[in-house]
Amino acid sequence: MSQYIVETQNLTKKYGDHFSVKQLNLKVKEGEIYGFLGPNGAGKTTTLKMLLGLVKPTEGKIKIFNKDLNIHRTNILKNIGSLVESPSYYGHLTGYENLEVIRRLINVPKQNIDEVLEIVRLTNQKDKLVKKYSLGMKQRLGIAASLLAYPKLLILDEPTNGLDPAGIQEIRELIKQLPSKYGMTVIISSHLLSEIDQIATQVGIIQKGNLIFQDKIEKLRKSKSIVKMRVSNLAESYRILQSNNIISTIKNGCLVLNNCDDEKIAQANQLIVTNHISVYRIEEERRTLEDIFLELTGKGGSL
Ligand SMILES: Nc1ncnc2c1ncn2[C@@H]1O[C@H](COP(=O)(O)OP(=O)(O)OP(=O)(O)O)[C@@H](O)[C@H]1O
Repeated sequence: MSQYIVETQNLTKKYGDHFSVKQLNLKVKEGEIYGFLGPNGAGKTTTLKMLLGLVKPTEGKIKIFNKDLNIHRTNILKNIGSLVESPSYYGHLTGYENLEVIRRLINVPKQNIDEVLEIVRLTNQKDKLVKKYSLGMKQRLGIAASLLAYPKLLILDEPTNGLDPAGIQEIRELIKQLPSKYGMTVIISSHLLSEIDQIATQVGIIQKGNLIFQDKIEKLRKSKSIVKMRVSNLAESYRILQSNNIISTIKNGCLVLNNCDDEKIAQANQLIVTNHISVYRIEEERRTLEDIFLELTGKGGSL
């Protein structure tokens, strides 16, 4: 049995001659908050819709809860909650009444409505007409609806779109608690890394339909680090590293090492010191994850 709750194999969607999603191998473990990142038009919504059986893949396989979506569709979808694109509501009904409409359709206990309203902090506004809700309240109502059946897997497509920083923070906080409190696995898409870097345990980055990174967010941070070393003999240090297969460049009187892990830096330091060259300073250039993400997706780079 696979350890993944969602696993795709070469998942592909083509519209005409255009590949919206190309050979995607997504791997999402149980209990993770999986941040699915990519710029606008990268293929996030298309991918999520394929996971929900709303768009038919051109090619590839989808396994959810270790079952083939093609074969066990109804059973699988029963255990997935989702918020994909702007949800539509009955504006002339209250928040509570809107949830009641959905509750009857999916046949879950009435008390779930009060519980999910509490989770998304809408209890005090449950009797207000939805047409009087703010965008943030509507988004929270959408999340409440997706939680109604306490699904094992929750799929949220850009749930913070159009929200102000306070609204984004609120949604972030509410999503963060779902795995530990309710045992859910969450896939959340965004075009802004900063929105999910504090909550995602795992990230997948998609660009032009290709998955260009999939791992722990820490790995992303480390894989793109830049370390500068100030030494007493620059040219000789450079030569020593070069002959030991450690690639560096010389910039502004420093040796610059790209994408090195801790071990490599320690090795470089040791090599230089044992050759009687002084290492005055080793510093890591602080780049935000957003910088790294933009560099990857903006310039078409690949890890
Ligand atoms: N029904 C469709 N017919 C033709 N092309 C489509 C269709 N749906 C999506 N596409 C194309 O597929 C590509 C990926 O779109 P998708 O909506 O999946 O991207 P996204 O990453 O979700 O972007 P956004 O954040 O803007 O929604 C785009 O080039 C889009 O124009």
